[in-house]
Amino acid sequence: MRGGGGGGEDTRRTAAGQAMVELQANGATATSASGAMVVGLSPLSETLWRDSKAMPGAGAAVLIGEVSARLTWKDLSVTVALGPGKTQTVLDELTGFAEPGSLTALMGPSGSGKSTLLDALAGRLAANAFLSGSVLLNGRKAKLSFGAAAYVTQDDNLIGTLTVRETIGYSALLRLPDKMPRDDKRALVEGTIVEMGLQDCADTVIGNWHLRGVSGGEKRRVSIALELLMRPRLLFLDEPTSGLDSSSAFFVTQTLRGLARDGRTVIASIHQPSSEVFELFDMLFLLSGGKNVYFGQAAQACEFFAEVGFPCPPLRNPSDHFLRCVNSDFDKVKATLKGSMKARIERSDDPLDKITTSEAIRKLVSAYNRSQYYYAAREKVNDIARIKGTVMDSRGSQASFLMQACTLTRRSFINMSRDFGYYWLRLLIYLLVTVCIGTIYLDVGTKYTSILARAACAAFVFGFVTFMSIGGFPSFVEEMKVFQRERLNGHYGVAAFVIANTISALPFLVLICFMSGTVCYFMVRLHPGFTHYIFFVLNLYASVTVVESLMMAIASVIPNFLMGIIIGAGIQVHFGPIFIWYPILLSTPVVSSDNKYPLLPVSQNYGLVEVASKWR
Ligand SMILES: Nc1ncnc2c1ncn2[C@@H]1O[C@H](COP(=O)(O)OP(=O)(O)OP(=O)(O)O)[C@@H](O)[C@H]1O
Repeated sequence: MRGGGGGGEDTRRTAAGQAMVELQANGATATSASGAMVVGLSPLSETLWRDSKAMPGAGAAVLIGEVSARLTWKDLSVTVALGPGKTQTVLDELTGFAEPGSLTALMGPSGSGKSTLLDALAGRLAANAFLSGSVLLNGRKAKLSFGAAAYVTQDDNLIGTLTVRETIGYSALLRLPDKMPRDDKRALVEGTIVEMGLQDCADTVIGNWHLRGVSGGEKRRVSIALELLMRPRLLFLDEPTSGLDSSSAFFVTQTLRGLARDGRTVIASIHQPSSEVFELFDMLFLLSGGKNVYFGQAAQACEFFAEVGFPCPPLRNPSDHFLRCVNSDFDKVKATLKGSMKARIERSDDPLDKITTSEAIRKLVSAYNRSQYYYAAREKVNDIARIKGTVMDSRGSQASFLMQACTLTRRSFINMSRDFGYYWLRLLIYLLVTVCIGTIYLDVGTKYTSILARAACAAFVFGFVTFMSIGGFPSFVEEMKVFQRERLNGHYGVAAFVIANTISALPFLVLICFMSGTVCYFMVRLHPGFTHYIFFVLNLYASVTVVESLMMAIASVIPNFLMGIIIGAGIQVHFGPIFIWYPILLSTPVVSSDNKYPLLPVSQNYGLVEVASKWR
């Protein structure tokens, strides 16, 4: 029996009873308190199920009723502001629902509004987009932002140097309550790895530019696993199969179907599924130009298209056929055809070749708005909306601020130490540069004539070392992408990230400044004395920290390698004279050790400016 979501089901049941029946409808493996069977549960979910059953007074039906998520949207429209007085209607009066136990696929050609619909349902619309109509979760106005529902974005923004197990483990520490025992957290992580079929690659790194890591399909599953950790009942996925080969796409979709069968509500936008993948969908929401072409059981879509006069030809993938019918770009393709190709189309029996795709879309939209599928969907939406279910409050991070900051510091430190391009490469280059500068100004001396040489040496050292901080920008950008994804999903806030990043970078910056500063200091033989040496190195450290912070700030505003580096370099050129060169000029130790120039006391750190003015 097909899970959840069917249009003609009995809708007059209590919330608990309904949930019970739905899970039974999905086939059963675990036995409920009332003796009913619940199907398709993963080993971990079975354990959770049994644990929950063991809770005093928590009957199975009550439990399922409590955690289910029923999402409905009615007459939902989204309009975006494109400029002064210019707007575009991206979604036009859409109505639909998603129920526990069902996998709903949002399909449509590129630009049809799939991502916008997903964002509207998940409460993540852009600032220039305006929503009208209603979105209800368990019969109440939905407040889905920050963690009540999980949202898996199209891009896998993961830390490439961590293994799959570490990635999921750190995510667990960042979000699970502090008081939860470590063993339980570990069990949850291992359970999630098993649930997502990641056991074989659990100890493989995700991969980055210099580390060969897991495959694209495995990366997708890691992204999904991260959102599954908190056991969300509602899961949104934006094109989870894009860029995957057919077998990986099938495996990912099968995993999603398994999650749905576990009593979750899963909604995914999918671009061009294979026929095997299409068969895994329970419900299909087909869009074209922001309009609803079909919403109902995926298995009945062929019937609807045949009724309207566009039957799916034998041996053709149904999803290819639907997308061929609703993609108006085919009109442009037809217009460019010439010669034999054009003649072949004119001779064809395919009803789609007799009319333009725009006409076909108009026909399909108007047929759908008069169809039984449309009325059944509206009736179902009204029925679901009448049942006021559980309020699903935010299930963002439950870890304390301290735990988040400590975990982020550890994670960031491990990433920095494993990523050769983050600091190690820079350390090598810094050493090379300071050795070069050291050989140019080797034992520069303390005569009056060496004042300018010392100034030039300081300028080189500080200039190169600070400017080279730009080299870490690509790694900052990668880390920033992970931060943005995690922040948007409610894992932690800005303060924890900034503190963690500052602390984890500190040892590397100190190491870089001490090593390159020491090489330069002793080769050039700057003013002797431990305090002068420390002063020189700390000065270098302060300058590098300022530029590192600047590059971090730029990465947060402009997350693009080229633009960020150009802007960072541009700012440094103007910013340098004020914040870097001036302090250097005021603090570079320049002395005359033979005390030849009485205005230069040996014991003090005179700055060049002061020295020059006094000497004059
Ligand atoms: N915030 C916005 N500002 C301006 N235009 C927008 C905005 N959001 C969506 N649009 C426009 O709405 C249309 C639908 O976009 P959307 O990303 O939802 O399509 P899609 O079906 O997901 O496409 P794809 O499959 O290519 O990702 C596009 O023409 C897009 O340019």
